[in-house]
Amino acid sequence: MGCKSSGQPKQQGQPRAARGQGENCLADEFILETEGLTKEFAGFFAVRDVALKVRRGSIHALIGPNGAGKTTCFNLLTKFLKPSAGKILYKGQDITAMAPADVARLGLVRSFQISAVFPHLTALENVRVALQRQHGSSFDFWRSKSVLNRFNDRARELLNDVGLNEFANTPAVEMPYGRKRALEIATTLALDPEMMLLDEPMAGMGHEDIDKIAALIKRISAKYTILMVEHNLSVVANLSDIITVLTRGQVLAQGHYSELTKDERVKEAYLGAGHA
Ligand SMILES: Nc1ncnc2c1ncn2[C@@H]1O[C@H](COP(=O)(O)OP(=O)(O)OP(=O)(O)O)[C@@H](O)[C@H]1O
Repeated sequence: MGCKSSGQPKQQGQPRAARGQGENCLADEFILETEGLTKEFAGFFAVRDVALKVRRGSIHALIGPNGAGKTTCFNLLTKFLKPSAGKILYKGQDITAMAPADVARLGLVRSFQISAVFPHLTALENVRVALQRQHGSSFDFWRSKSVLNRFNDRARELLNDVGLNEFANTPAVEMPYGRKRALEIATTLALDPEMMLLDEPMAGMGHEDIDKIAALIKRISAKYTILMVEHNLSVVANLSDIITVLTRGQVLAQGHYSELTKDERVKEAYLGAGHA
């Protein structure tokens, strides 16, 4: 710990492997860490003493039976909740007391909820608005169409990255559910993250959409570190490099899916909670 990030400006689209080369410290290996992370609600510990280490460049999943503390932990990491105790370090920097917007500016970005996508704007317009916000432009885009057009090329690139070319001119409200989630990811990528936090990216999807979004997450993981909370264990098995299992607010086990399926404590936690 205590290892500072390189201090170099982040370059958009630069592959992670090229960042921080030559530096050999913990913050380079682990982009996000928590120490003793704890959230207490009136005497009940929803998250207790969690030490998480997310390796730069990995897809890291947070799983656990119902009530294990996944959402609470996610909300602590995204700064939607304040921890009762413990620290959150991003690239070696203590971000525990920082506001969500400041954390996002450092490159740690939570995927938007679908409701944050403007339903009557097209896919292209939605990504343009996200780019505009990222670049600090004012929000009166209806008066500065020519300014916004500058973002068109980048917006098209991002739509291409998430496989939404053909939906560029489709209003979000008319897009199929799975494609809306892809749009949500594109608007998140517009914020130029280094690390993305995804809250149940497959929630409410059918098989076909799950396959598409899984392929998309795999593709974007070439450039970004990803931490996701996900209930669908076959998705977690196929996508994750490493998995942390929470039960009763604490880390029960951590490892690759193949290791965890052999872990009696993990089996018992899931069976005990009716997740056979
Ligand atoms: N605001 C709150 N006040 C009191 N208790 C809470 C609060 N938020 C969560 N809890 C409790 O903390 C525990 C963990 O909840 P959390 O939602 O983080 O679990 P989870 O693993 O995300 O569960 P699920 O898979 O069911 O979404 C649960 O027992 C829940 O009832």
